[in-house]
Amino acid sequence: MHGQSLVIADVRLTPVLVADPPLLNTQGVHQPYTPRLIVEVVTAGGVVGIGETYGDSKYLELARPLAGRLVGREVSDLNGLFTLADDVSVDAARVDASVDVGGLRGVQTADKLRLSVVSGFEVACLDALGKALGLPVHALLGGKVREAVEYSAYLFYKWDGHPSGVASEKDDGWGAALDPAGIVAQARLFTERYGFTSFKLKGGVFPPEEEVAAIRALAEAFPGLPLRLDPNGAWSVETSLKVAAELGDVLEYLEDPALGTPAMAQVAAGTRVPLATNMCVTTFEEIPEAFANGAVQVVLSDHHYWGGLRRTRELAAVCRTFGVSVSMHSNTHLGISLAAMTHVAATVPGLHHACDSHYPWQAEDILTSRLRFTDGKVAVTDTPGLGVALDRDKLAALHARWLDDDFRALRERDDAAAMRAADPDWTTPAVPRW
Ligand SMILES: O=C([O-])C(=O)C[C@H](O)[C@@H](O)C(=O)[O-]
Ligand SMILES: [Mg+2]
Repeated sequence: MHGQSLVIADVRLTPVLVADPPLLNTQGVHQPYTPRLIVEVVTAGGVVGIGETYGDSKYLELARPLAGRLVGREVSDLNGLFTLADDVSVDAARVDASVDVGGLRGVQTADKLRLSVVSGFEVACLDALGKALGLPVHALLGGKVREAVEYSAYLFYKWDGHPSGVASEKDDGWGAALDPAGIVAQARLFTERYGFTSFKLKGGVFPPEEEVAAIRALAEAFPGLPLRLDPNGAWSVETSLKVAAELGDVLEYLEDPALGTPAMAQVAAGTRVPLATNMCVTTFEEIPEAFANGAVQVVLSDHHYWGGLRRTRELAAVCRTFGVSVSMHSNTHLGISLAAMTHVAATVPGLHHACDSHYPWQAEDILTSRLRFTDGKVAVTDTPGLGVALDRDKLAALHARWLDDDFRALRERDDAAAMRAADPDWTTPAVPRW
């Protein structure tokens, strides 16, 4: 395909609603459907690159003008994407109103929103560029340093069905998981189905002693395997330290036990259990304070809000400089994002902790074939671009759902609103909750 035009001739944005199980977190419960945005960048030479990012309307509103301005530029002009995005204005009021709603993505700023949108375009451009040049995305990022990327099982407390009664997907045998035995059973399914050898439990749902018991049960059921607990900042410093003391012998790390850098620094000062975060260090601007105060030992990138794959590598370099580990967390996502995570993770030296992925929870995808976990790992493909292909019928079906008026309320992810179907008085809990 050498010599063909890499000028962008068209950009297609397709918002979709993806089936999601009733997974519990400290803010509420996942809705039956979650919004995602699929980006397609089409070159004048006819190559199509695909990307994926968050799909709530505040992202869409930024993506639309940016898409228009991409036409006529080269897919290889990845740095230019950021300059272009800076010119697209963000309605500050909408950003303020969205702080911490549903996404548990740390403090949302206009910049972070913008970067999340840019990431979808960056991945689509890299995919197109790779396809045009006959190179996998990892090669465009400097080349893989491993043949497979390890992921951890992402365990959730979970209801049998959505409280609204909407049956968004067949349960696939997961069932409910509301106590230590349920969590161990879920973990066993993860190991049988995907071969995972490390586990992350989403906490902040039940009183800490119940979650401590669940981790203990996991430690007994899977002796020696790495375990993490992530209450998304729901605990006080005191509670965090108590949990750290109780579970210190079995935890790989505690993830965001308390909310914000000052609280995390206090926890870190009182325990030898490493602390990880995808909430207090979510932008480059947040790094100096956190690192200077020893608040975190592992930064979990979300390539969406860090601004894409190349910025994730920049984050890894900064972390390396300061002796802080880097890994990846996830949010509800489809196979395009898993492929993107895998390509970038394949290029990062010294990745000492398995990344986590929601992908096993997504029974639906828009790819012609799903990515597979073997022995808990995704193999790094050498197929040009991301190495995945869109299934247009599936994409159309998930987009039709997004267009359907009956699902309009679900276009914004709002875990607290979903929880009100079970508890009409539910509001996002004040922090610390325990
Ligand atoms: O590591 C994390 O904090 C997450 O994965 C954030 C997500 O929003 C998670 O809490 C969820 O999907 O409920
Ligand atoms: Mg987390």
